[in-house]
Amino acid sequence: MASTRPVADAEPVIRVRGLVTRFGTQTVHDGLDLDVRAGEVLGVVGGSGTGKSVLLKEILGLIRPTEGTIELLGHDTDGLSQRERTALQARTGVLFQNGALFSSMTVAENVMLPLKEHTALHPDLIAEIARVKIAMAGLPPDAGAKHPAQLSGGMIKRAGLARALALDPAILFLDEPTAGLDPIGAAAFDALIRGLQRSLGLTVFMVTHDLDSLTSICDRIAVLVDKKIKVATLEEHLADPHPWIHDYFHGPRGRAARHAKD
Ligand SMILES: Nc1ncnc2c1ncn2[C@@H]1O[C@H](COP(=O)(O)OP(=O)(O)OP(=O)(O)O)[C@@H](O)[C@H]1O
Repeated sequence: MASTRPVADAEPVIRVRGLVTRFGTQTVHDGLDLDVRAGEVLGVVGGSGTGKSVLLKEILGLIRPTEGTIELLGHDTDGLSQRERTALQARTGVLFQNGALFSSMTVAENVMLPLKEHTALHPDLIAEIARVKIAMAGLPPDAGAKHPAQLSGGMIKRAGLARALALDPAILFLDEPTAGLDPIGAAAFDALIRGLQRSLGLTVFMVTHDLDSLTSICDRIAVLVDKKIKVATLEEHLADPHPWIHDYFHGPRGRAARHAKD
């Protein structure tokens, strides 16, 4: 795997226990447990409709689980007051699949928004922080004055990343960050995420279909199967006889991704 950092003994920053999610008669998760360790990059994979996005939204408190508990940074996410929820949100950064930027605002205004909402910093300082985050996300300085419609897909992702980093989060959530990028753009984005994760000590929770991302930057991989989650290293998943896990990691794309890494 990509990292040799000793993350195994670290306290979990996300702890999910006995998670059950039902929509009407459909059961998406059924007794799912998950620990995400501080400082790791966790890739989350699973077939279409297995509940990856729903899990992400439940951890973020956007959807309430049917049963079970979710602790985020030591706080049970159920029953938080609005103030506590807002404080917890400020410690997480989220990059949704399409960047989720406000189209009427410039990139800089988008990045400044969480700083305006969550801090009482002077506007000049907020503008300076936004400039730094835009640079950290690998965008040129003039990108700040542009509107999302003027940016390429890769630049929109970077702008979304700059906004996700605005408040110096402890955990970065990424929903299919390389979807829609060409292979070179995707590899550059992976390298950016890994570089930021290392320099900032971030924990990264990344939903992805991208086998290259999984093999190149993830410390462990969480696979959603049978309405539960199996977390393991790539090597351990490769030895797993579960039919979906076997097909996923041993299929042609899995082989190609591993080959590219070697
Ligand atoms: N708000 C909702 N109401 C009812 N059903 C929902 C809702 N949100 C998600 N679902 C259902 O839950 C299941 C899991 O959805 P989810 O979007 O988490 O899948 P996923 O694993 O992210 O899939 P994909 O890889 O295709 O994006 C799907 O069958 C979906 O239709």
